[in-house]
Amino acid sequence: MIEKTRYVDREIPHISLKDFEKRIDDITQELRAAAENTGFFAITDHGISETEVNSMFKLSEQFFVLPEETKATVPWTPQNVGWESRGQVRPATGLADQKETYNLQFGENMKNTWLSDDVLPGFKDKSLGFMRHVQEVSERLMICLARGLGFKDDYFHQYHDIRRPDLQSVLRLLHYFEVPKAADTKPLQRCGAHADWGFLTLLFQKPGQSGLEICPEREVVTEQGHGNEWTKVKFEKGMIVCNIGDLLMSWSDDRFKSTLHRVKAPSEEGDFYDERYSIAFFNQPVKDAIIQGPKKKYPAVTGEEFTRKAMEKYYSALKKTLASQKTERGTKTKKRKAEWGGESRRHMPRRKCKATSA
Ligand SMILES: O=C(O)CCC(=O)C(=O)O
Ligand SMILES: [Fe+2]
Repeated sequence: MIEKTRYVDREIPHISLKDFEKRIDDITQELRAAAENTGFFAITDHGISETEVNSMFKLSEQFFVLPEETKATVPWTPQNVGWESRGQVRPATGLADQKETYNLQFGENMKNTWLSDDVLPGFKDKSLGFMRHVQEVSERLMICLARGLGFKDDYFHQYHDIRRPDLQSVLRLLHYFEVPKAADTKPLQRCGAHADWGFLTLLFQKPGQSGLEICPEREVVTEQGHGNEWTKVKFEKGMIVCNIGDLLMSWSDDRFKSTLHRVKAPSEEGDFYDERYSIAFFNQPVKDAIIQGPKKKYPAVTGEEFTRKAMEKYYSALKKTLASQKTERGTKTKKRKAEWGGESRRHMPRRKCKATSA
């Protein structure tokens, strides 16, 4: 028997960015309260049109529908760019998420990882256009979050500067596989419970494709804290769901909460079993950013160190999985050199994408 999820109602505030300059004080207050409580909030009137979001989703679908061999020409690398499929094992579950993702960045890490224009014409330009727009919205939120902590307006922005080639922010396209409705088997995890490790995440979802749930019980960033009472994030057209990441939690001396969340393995009445798409923009700092809160609760770390530690914690399993896929099933797809801990990568993983495989 599968245990029933325990649900509780929690408020996930909706914050309008309308007339941003005029209303900045009110918006700052609302954002600060949301960051200090659930750590999750939805923004509206942000200036990214529905048409723009829909065309990015369309592009994402066009990518994921490509043959595995083609997607494997832009494989995931430890710079946190590229495509992977069922490779991410969450420490909370020990199981691979039932999804595939393609991570994109603005700068130098993407050198070998942009999909060729021959495959999907305009993919790079269209993605970058969307990313720049999400960056602009993020920058407005950064001003409010800086004010909320008593920093000067450009304090966070200076460390998330799009002009810097080492900016580590990521736009992640996500495609969750369809989950079969099997009565008594434990359903496979879509995206296991985790907290985001970056600064601030902006998440685009599709109406009707539910599954995102939160469990806000973390007091300090050094502890995982895993309660078992969940709250569904109800998505409405036009909103962007935002959440604080671990980086901002430590940068605020634990004042702003980085909340545990998951995309539930569908198993109960009303759950969404079909394939699911989402797009997440993870704001991550430049490498030489100095991260320390106003009260200096935690030792200062650089953006580079912070990312390295997070990659070790959250992605060591992915590295191992991809390395073993490479040895076991490596096929000679397209010769291309990419950094993989110093190795040249010629053999790309080739995996079957059946939704039911464990
Ligand atoms: O797909 C979603 O709705 C959430 C994804 C997520 O939490 C993540 O990629 O960190
Ligand atoms: Fe997340």
